[in-house]
Amino acid sequence: MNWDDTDAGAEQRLVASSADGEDQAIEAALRPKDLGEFVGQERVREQLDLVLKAARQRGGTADHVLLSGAPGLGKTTLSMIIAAEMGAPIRITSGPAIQHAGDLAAILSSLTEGEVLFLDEIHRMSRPAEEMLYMAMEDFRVDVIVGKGPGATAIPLELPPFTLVGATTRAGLLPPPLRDRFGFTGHMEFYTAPELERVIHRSARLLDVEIEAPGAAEIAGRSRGTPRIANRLLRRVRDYAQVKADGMITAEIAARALDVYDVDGRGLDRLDRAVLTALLKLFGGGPVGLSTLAVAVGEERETVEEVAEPFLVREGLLARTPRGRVATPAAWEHLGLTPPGRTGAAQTGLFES
Ligand SMILES: Nc1ncnc2c1ncn2[C@@H]1O[C@H](COP(=O)(O)OP(=O)(O)OP(=O)(O)O)[C@@H](O)[C@H]1O
Repeated sequence: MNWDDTDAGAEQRLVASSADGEDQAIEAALRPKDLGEFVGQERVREQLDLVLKAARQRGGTADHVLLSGAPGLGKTTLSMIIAAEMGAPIRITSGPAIQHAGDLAAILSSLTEGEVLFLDEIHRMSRPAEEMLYMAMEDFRVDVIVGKGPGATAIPLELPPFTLVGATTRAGLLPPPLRDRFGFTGHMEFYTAPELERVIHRSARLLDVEIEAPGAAEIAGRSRGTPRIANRLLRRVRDYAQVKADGMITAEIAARALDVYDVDGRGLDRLDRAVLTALLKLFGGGPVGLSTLAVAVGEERETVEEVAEPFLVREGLLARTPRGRVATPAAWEHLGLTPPGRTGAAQTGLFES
């Protein structure tokens, strides 16, 4: 099984926060087109609204914007909204796609006045490109180096004013000189259940799917605070409702469908539950070292650490301590088990399902 949470792999997890091919195709249709349609993120929205209105009143381009937050929270969507609100075209690229400073120079020199350049995963850009970006952001100018060695010369190239929208999963990963060149930094939070319900109702309308409010609530509760996951779960539940019922998504249909897909009531999937189950049943709740835990679930260390743990930690089910991984009381409760030391007989079998 490929648990890959980061690549657009063929066998992606249903609860992966990154996008696969099917997502990308459908996401375009589901993206909110303006700030009014964009659900949640009140603070970022309000601040951004001011930045854009002020820029429009001045008749200039908007300041550079940095958006930080986990995958699938709407950074790309927001960058498109920025361009739309400014009535400007948008160019989309990503840090890993820019290997050399020349790649960036080619993009920058072809921008038109006011254009929005969306640079996803900006923390993964190469160092020389990053340094070129400093000058481009500040002075709208780049030095293109022609030739090599002692004969190399820098030819200054003027750029039209543009707005850079950088996206990163962690603003802390950016070097301070780059971070400081953004006029506005917005941190995207995970969405609350009522916000996700609004996202789901909106997407259901666009996909022409009938859904009852409790059905949307059921899907929202399993979406790990992430609109991309909510939209993906909605599509799988729609399939189930269509094949096994009359197409209407009720709470019961949503719960049955997501049980079939192994996404539990709190959004944990099979891998997440395997890690927790091993931690509780084999190691009495810990502390246990990461490598030992990984062997116990038959996975790579990195898979457990990077794919399963972040969500378990965020949900308050697992803690990373200097002595190893420890389960919290909520983990025992979620799996319906009793912690050692309490009277309870639920911890007998190792692999009770
Ligand atoms: N606030 C929102 N309201 C409604 N839908 C949203 C919102 N945020 C995201 N979505 C939906 O979630 C999907 C993923 O959003 P988007 O691609 O913008 O995320 P992202 O943060 O850029 O992810 P990544 O970092 O992986 O590129 C899109 O289909 C979009 O329609």
